[in-house]
Amino acid sequence: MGSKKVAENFTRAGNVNFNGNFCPVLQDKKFRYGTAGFRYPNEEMTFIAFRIGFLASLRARSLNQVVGVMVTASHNPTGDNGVKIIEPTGHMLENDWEHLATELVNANDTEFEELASSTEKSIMEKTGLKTETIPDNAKIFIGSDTRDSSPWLMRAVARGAEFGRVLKVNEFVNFTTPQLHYIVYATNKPNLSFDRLAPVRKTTDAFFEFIKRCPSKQLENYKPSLIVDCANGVGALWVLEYLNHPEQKNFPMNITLKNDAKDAAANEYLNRDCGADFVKLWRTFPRGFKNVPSETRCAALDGDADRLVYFYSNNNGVFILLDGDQIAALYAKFLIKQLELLGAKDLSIGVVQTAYANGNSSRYFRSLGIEPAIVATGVKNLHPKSETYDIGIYFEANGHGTVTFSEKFWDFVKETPADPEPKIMLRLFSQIINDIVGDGIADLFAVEAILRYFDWSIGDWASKIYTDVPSAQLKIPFRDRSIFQTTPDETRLIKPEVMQKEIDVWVSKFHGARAFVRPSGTEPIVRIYAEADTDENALHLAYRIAHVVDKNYPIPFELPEIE
Ligand SMILES: CC(=O)N[C@H]1[C@@H](OP(=O)(O)O)O[C@H](CO)[C@@H](O)[C@@H]1O
Ligand SMILES: [Mg+2]
Repeated sequence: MGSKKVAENFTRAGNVNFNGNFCPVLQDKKFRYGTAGFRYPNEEMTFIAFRIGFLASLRARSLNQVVGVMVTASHNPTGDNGVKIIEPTGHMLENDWEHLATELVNANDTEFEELASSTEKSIMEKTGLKTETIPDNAKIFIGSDTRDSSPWLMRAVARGAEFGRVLKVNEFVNFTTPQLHYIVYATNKPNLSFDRLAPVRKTTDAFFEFIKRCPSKQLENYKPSLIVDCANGVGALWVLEYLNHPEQKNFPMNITLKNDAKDAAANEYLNRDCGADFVKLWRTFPRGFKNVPSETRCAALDGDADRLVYFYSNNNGVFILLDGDQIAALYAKFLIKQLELLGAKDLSIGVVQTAYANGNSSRYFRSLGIEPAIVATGVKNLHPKSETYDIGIYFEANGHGTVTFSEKFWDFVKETPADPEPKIMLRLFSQIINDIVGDGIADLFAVEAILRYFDWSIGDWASKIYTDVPSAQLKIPFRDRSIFQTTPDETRLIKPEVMQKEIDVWVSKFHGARAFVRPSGTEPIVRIYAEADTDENALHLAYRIAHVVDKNYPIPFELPEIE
């Protein structure tokens, strides 16, 4: 192995902490490449980052391409951090490699040396290359958002890559997760010129062209201004950059940022009582929104800006959330309309959701003649399913999603003389969004474009598509999540069997209800989701299920008593 190149203060296992002090690889803890890579308290992350850097270098060498590693813990509290590998296509890491990652990270200090060496040998053998080969295009792009633990972890990733013999490393500090995905994709694509601003330009060039062509010239309901909660994360550095465009003076968009700390306070307040996850979970305004007038369009990103939700309070003072399901529905309405106008019957259109999708959103898609596919939580599961359609719309209810397009679609929208207007609008829409991965900021511009196209206020959007069936979500701290096993769509527990039986009994006592328990892949918690006929009943049912968990595996805090 390339041990000589490893910086002195990193052992081969990568077990050094922030200050350069020795920090042993935790032997008594099992780590898992979860829903979105490894995500743990940042002081546990150094050796993981090192080993992931190593694995990413093997991936890059075996494919002779650029591979990305993003350092982020997204919507998690500031004390956490994480790493995930981005494939040369810009997509999530392949399943087999996730297993390799888990194996490498769980090896102890002595095992790691041996395992790293045998892994390198077998991977290179499979690709038909000599073990030491380092192909020219093998490179690692390391990205990070604004967490203050990130610079150190980026170094650990770089050292890991060096250990895996890849010395070509580019750093993208203060980038959003989706931007790094796009940059990795674009760099690997022959004939696609790219620079650090490529994701921004792609979105805004198409956005301004789209709004120039919108059918309603006299806007009655849509107002081109909104307030964006940046979760005190990396989005605060980027949103206004997207408006830095020559057409902004002709078609001004007025965006006010909130929770946009960029200094030390950013880390202290990152995702704290703000951001897309907070708004979705608590269905309430984030901090700093007290004096916002009713009917004002507001949106929230999460810490690494890959999620987006909208919200407002209506004239009766009721808080209304427009989450990922509502964004998917808005996209579907627009896309179907363009296909209808074009009479393009042979392009398939599909929707992919998870068990957390609001029941009424799935019913809405059925009313459009689309049976939504339900897959397990995590973009890594939604994205590939979405790619089975010519136009695949996928969203997690929490606001993470995008639209994917097939080769047939790209052929269809290819520019030709005298293109009909709906074809141009389809083409522009496909350029506004980041079709490589869900992107909070690109989705924000896509939503704004469509609202303008229909000349809708946020109230129109909330009332003209569907309204949510009441739902509630709870997070329960849980140490050993491995005792839970769910069905592939995650709506039922296979283990512990007895718990599913008790859940069924409670669900049957509520009207129009459903509920499930699922272990989180990103936090040491289990999640409870419930739907029922009223908000109160949904919450009541969720707490009932929490009591079921507590009865079987006592929860370390008091649950509210329920009648
Ligand atoms: C219910 C929920 O919102 N789960 C989130 C959350 O995963 P969990 O495995 O549920 O912790 O974080 C993932 C990564 O951001 C995201 O993809 C997913 O949707
Ligand atoms: Mg995120």
